[in-house]
Amino acid sequence: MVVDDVHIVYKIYGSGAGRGSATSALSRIVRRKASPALSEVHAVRGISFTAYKGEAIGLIGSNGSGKSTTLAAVAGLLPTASGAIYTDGQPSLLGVNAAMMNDLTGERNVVLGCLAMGMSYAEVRERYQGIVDFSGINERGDFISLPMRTYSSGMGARLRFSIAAAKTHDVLLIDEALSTGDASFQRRSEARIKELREEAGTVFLVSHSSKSIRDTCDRTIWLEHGVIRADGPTDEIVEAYESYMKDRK
Ligand SMILES: Nc1ncnc2c1ncn2[C@@H]1O[C@H](COP(=O)(O)OP(=O)(O)OP(=O)(O)O)[C@@H](O)[C@H]1O
Repeated sequence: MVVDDVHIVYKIYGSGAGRGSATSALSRIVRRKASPALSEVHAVRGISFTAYKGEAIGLIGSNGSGKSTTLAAVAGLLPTASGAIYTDGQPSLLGVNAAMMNDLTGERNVVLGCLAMGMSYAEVRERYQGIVDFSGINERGDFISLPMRTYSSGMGARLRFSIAAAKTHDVLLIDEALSTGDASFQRRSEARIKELREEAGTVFLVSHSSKSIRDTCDRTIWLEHGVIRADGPTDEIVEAYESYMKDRK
C-alpha cells in the first residue's frame, strides 16, 4: 500500500454564529443567499508512507492527531483533499463503532456481518460456531441470542473483532477494538492478528495502549497534528512517544 502526500479536510456546514436557527435560514431564503459558509478542519496534512504485505503497523498519537481519519481514508470512507492512496486488495475497517444492528441478536449480527464480508450461507454456517467461541460472548450464559444493545461495550467490540477476523483480509484496519477486551481476549486476538499477517495481509492498529501496539506490531507510525512525527521500529517509536507524552504533562 502506498500513501502519497495525503491531505484530508473535514468540511463543516452550518457552523458559525446564527447558523442553523430558523430566522437565519429565513433571511437566507429572503435574500436568496447560497448555503451558509463552511468551516474546515485540516485533519491530516501531507502524510506519506509505504506498507508491505505481512506487516502489522501501529498508529499512535495524542487525541485528535488524525489516526482514525487516516484509517477511514485508507478504507476509502473519506475522500482525500489532495494526494492519493494505492492499495493492492480490498481494505476493511474494523472500528469500535462499526455498523452492527443493536436491536438484532448477536447471532443475527454474526450472520449479517459474514454475509456483508462476502461469505456464502454455507461458509457462514461452517464458521458460525468458531466466531462465537472466539468472541467468548457465551462464556457467562447464552448472550448470543440476546439483542446487541444488552451487551457491554467490550462484549460488542469482541464480537465485531471476531466477525472481522473470521475472514482473511488483504488490508485489515483495526481502530481501538483490542483495548476493550479483557486479558484473555487480548491474547487470543493478538494470536489471530499474527495469523492474519501470515496469510499475507497487512494489519493497521490504532490504539492508545502501548502494550497492544508493542505486542502486535513491529513497525509504528506516530502522528501528531496530522503529520507523521516518526515512523520506524515499534520499540523505538513507542518509547519516544511515551517520553514526549510525559514531558507534556
Ligand atoms: N466528522 C468530523 N468532522 C469534523 N472534524 C472531525 C471529524 N472527525 C474528526 N475531526 C477532526 O479531525 C482531527 C483528527 O481527528 P481523529 O479522530 O482522526 O483523531 P485521532 O487521532 O483518531 O484521535 P483520538 O485519539 O481521540 O481517537 C481532530 O481535530 C478532529 O476534531
